[in-house]
Amino acid sequence: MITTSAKDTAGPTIPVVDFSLFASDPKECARQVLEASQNIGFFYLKNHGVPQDLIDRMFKDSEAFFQQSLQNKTAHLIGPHNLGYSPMKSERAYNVRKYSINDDSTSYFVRGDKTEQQKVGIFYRELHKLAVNVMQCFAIALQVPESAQGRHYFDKSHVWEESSGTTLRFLHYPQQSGDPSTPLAGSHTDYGSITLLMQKDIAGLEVQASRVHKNVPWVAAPVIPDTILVNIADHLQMWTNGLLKSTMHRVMYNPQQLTSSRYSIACFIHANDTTTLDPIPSPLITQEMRAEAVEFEEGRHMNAKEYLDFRLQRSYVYNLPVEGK
Ligand SMILES: O=C(O)CCC(=O)C(=O)O
Ligand SMILES: [Fe+2]
Repeated sequence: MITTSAKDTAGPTIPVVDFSLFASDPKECARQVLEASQNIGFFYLKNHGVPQDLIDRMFKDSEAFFQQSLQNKTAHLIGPHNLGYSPMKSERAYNVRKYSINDDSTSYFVRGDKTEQQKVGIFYRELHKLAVNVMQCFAIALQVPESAQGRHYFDKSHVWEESSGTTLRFLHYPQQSGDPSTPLAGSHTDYGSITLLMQKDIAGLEVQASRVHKNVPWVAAPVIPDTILVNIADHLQMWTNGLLKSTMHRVMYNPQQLTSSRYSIACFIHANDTTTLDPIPSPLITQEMRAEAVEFEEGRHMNAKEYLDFRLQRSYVYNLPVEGK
């Protein structure tokens, strides 16, 4: 099979949206977000409001954690709650859940340092706040009627204090030699509403430009300093009956990894557990199942928790053997 490398092709690129527009001109901000979401399903946000020094600090904490011995890292091994350390073939990760922010597992991640643990909590809440604002952009763009809370439509299903599958994931791709045609993380969609992603120094993420035309090239998502990458995930595809696409993406080997590790941080935002995934009230969305939504038919009539459990069971993340470092 021929794998098209994003690096060799001049094709579409992932747009950058200036999120300071959200305060000054929310309608225009929503328009740009919707346009990016319908085309490619990924967009960068600049002026996103999450302090850069906090993001830098989280990357430092992540490096310190992953540089520890295997024995230390596996003290909180991932389980069915999708929390703790998970080693995979070319990728390691540490998951923090909202409810675990004051737990042993988080203080362990930052080596018992209470101040740093609080920083992880502050960072997590900042990301969550940003996500709620991005979801408001979607509600504006989708013209949710005032009778259904208008721009605040998604607020009630994204409440920090409520139980949800939301997960903050620190990712580490160790220094290694690899095959540029074999993904380090295979192509997949994310399971929640949206994902906020921060990359550092070494690129590798690629995005499928079109779900309809499978043979279009993959688009590289370069590291753009001071931005956060947003992608549409499965809930939004189901809520919009396929109008918005939960975009396939993967992580490819970057030759820089011969000498350096790659780090990224993903915040998977999920709706509260009891939220249904049926089409939302919007004049742009048909209530009947559309062809584009059929691939997610299995998620219909599930709530957010049932859907996450269903996807996690299929991915068997916590049944993998511990290998490597
Ligand atoms: O590491 C990355 O850049 C992306 C990771 C990712 O897509 C995921 O963990 O779902
Ligand atoms: Fe992903």
